Amino acid sequence: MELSASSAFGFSAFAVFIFFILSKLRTQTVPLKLPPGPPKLPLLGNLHQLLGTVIHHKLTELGETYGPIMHLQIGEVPAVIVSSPEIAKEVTTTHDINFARRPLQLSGKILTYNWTDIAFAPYGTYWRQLRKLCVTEVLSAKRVQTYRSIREEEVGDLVQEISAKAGTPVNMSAKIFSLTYGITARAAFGTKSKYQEEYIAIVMESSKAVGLAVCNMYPSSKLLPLITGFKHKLEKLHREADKILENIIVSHLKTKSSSASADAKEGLLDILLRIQETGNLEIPLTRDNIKSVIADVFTAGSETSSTTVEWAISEIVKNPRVMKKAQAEVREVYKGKESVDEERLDQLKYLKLIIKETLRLHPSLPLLLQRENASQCVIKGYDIPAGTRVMINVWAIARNPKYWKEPEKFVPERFADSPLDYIGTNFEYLPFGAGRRICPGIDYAMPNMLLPLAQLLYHFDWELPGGVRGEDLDMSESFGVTVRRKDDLYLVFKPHKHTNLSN
Ligand code: HEM
Repeated sequence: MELSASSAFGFSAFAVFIFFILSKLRTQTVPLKLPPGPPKLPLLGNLHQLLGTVIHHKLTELGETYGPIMHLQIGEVPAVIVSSPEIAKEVTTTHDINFARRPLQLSGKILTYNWTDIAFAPYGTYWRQLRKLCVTEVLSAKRVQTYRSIREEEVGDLVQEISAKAGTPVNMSAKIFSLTYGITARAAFGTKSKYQEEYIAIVMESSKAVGLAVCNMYPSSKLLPLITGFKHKLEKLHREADKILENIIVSHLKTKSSSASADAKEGLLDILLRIQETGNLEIPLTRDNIKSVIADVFTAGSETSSTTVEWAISEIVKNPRVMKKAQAEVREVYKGKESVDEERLDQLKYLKLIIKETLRLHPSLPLLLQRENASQCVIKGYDIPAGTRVMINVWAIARNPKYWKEPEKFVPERFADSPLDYIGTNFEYLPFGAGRRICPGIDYAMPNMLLPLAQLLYHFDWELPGGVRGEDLDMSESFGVTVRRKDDLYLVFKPHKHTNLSN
């Protein structure tokens, strides 16, 4: 017996040893089958092919050679670029949980209080709690309704301002960005804050600073962010933003306790402070958590919506047929009204098609937000090692003639009588993403985009300055956090004959 016990032990140890050796051999001898991709240079990988380009264009071009699932090495970072609806579906549905992580980049660490916002928080309990809170409390359709008067006032002010400049060129890009950020600031802080302009300027500068930052592509290097000044710059911007948010919160708490503001509207900040105090949360919300959510609403929310309106205006000017049809609709729906309010916004069917078509041709996040897989998996027969960054090129998919008729043309009618929607179930059209990390701000974004367009179409006839024809408008893109027009859009507005904007 004794002998057989010790031999059983010896046999088990031998078996474990053999298993260990075999598994070692297996990992060494069976190479991973990575997706195809362009040749890589030492140290740079494929980074040199992306620098100085409009990245989603370059990735589309490379995808035409290497296919709809393509492997790149961007600096130190292994990346997979997806550019077909079938594979986008695999990533965001079949393998959704595995790809629900975001890469933990230095820029996110500094700007989002150690990745404690919604957009960059690691997938897990904290993110789930925050996301649920946002969907049910902060960005719900019902809550968005409560900001109606803010939107109507701010857009009304813009119309007045433009009518005072009738006949002279107006920088519409600047106006739209300042309008959207202004609405968000009032929705966030309840009332106008004396710090808000300063805060908006910092958010915009931070967005510009990030883009495809080279430092994010060499995560192991502690030196690179220091010698390039990247870390210093982001830390400075973060310190300034944090100071402003802290001041806003402190003065907010002070005025809230005074009776003078008892009837003030509940803004995003109030909601978050209330939940912090009374919400039954699994993980308590800290002051920094609240600040990072507010920052998200500004960056993830305002930048994207403004960009979309800027492109919608550009496409409308470029396509006089679309402009006439949209003007006819809004002028009919609001016939006899002094101005456009949100009461009948839902009846503007054609304008909604314009927004859909704009989001197809100009998704503000053409590669969505990067995801990363927690564990190795196989997609379309290719191995995707854990920790690969996945970018879904929704820009390329939405311009592919395989899925769209005359894809380069701006034809809002293509969405009429079509079940195609942007809610993450039609994988040839994903301007808001899909799966667990789909954008939670769709309901918040829509009236912010529809109302200014409707007002401007109702009150004015639009032209390009200097007699330039719409069809000659340059539509070049620039790539930052979002894809904006390369050059600001200037327009001349002529008040429409029914308009009375004297008061
Ligand atoms: C036209 C307007 C907008 C567009 C095109 C847009 C697009 C997107 C996209 C593509 C994503 C990434 C989805 C993915 O990874 O699959 C995203 C995420 C996000 N968006 Fe939006 N967005 C818009 C407006 C807004 C607004 C108004 C808000 C808030 C007020 C917002 C808040 C967020 C947040 C918090 C995330 C991160 C979600 C997560 O990681 O769980 N977005 N958005």
